[in-house]
Amino acid sequence: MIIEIIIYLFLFYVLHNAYSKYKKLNNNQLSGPFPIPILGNIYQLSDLPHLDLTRMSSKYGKIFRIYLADLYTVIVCDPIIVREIFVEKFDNFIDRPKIPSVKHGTFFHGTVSSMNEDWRNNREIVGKAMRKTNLKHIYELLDDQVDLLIEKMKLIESSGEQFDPRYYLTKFTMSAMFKYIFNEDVSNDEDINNGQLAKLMKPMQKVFKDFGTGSLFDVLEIARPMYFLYLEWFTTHYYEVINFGKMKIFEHLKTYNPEVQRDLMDLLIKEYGTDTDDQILSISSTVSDFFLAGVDTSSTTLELVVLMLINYPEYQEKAYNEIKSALNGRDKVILSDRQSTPFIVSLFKETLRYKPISPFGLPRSTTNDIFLNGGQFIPKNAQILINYHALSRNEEYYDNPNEFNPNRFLNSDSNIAFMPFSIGPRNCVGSNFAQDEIYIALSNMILNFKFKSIDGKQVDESQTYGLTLKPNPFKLILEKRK
Ligand code: HEM
Repeated sequence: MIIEIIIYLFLFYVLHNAYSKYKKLNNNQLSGPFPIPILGNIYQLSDLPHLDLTRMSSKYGKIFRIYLADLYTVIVCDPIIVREIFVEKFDNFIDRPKIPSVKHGTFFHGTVSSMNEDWRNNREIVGKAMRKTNLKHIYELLDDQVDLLIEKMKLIESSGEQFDPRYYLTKFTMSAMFKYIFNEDVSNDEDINNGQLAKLMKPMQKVFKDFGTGSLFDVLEIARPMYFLYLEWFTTHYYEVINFGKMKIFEHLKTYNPEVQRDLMDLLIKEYGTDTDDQILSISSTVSDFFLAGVDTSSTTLELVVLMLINYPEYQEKAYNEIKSALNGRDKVILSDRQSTPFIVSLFKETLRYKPISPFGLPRSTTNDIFLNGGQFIPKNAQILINYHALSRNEEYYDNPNEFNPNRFLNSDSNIAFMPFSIGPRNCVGSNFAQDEIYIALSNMILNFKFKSIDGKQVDESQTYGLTLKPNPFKLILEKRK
């Protein structure tokens, strides 16, 4: 009898689930591949979903829908539509999906996961704090971190060891963030797997792993409440990152003087206040956002540029010659050299275009049903994903899009399909910081060293899907420039 009831309940669930996917939403609803009950279109996605979804766009168009299990998801592959939704109709596309992974840990506090009016308030506070952070101080801190990186690379080169770009570039971006947010120096000898960096690095890596591949339970409506409880009770990684931020708030408060701004943390304390648990959670979530959104993204970009320079030695030489002549005898690149080194800037842009590190950026969600200018209907609570790979490889916007060619950004500075930091009011809040950080590290590395593969062959360019699209780990030989 009980078994029969379970079978009937299951059949009812499957039928109800099928109905929710097959019912007509509107005459102008988006087309998309056929979803099956429960799993939706997940069965059609491989471990490189950005490529599958780029292929699907040739059949279903520039904007189409898939079901990630129960989550109605809109895939946008066209820059004009991205502009329409993220700029023109921004108010309706402001939120993130309300799924357990987004809620867990921060309870929608901070910059990345907050919603609607809360987000507007948070973004204003963070924007204000970042603008107030003394610019001279940022230049100096990046300068110091680059000195440490180059010093370490020189030691590795002279010892004849192989250089592990992922390890040292992550250490560089992590140390820069430590200095920016906490005004703390990380010693050159410190291992990212031990010491103070490790306290944050280890849980961060686990959070990346959890988020990177996504969870079926996030998108299966029936499983969401249990999944949220599971995350809260059994996974502690996010809380380790948040608690690290809290510990730093209390450390800062011991010596805090509202008249003196030592770092971003002081400014966040001033802007949010620290009287309530809510304010403390807002600060620690913001700190956690900066580490999670701003360390791996910049280091993976740097790692990919280095990889491309090994595989395209002619561009490596062009970049070196450009920087050498721009410096005119000086032995160090500073941020103000950027104007006189357009090829290095193009190199970094072309790498972000050719190998977008963030396959879908961060998902957004619709607050209400809406029609786009082209008449397409998008329902309330739909998840919106921008397919950055499809934007980058679109022949309408780029000549020979499948060719790596840094010269393409030399003559035309802007291209509407180039938006690695997203666009509109909720774009990447750290884009200036990231571009300064990447420029200053990359140009000084190119000035000091030639990068070569270990076996003289090309380095594998394929990427593994995750929160960021990383290349397979590789090491390289550094050769000192005379
Ligand atoms: C190459 C490096 C980076 C890339 C490609 C990148 C890209 C992005 C993208 C695509 C988004 C999603 C925006 C949207 O929802 O439309 C984003 C959001 C964000 N990024 Fe970055 N980012 C980078 C570096 C950084 C750095 C260094 C920081 C911190 C200093 C940072 C902090 C953030 C934050 C806090 C958000 C959430 C913004 C919000 O929800 O209002 N990012 N980033």
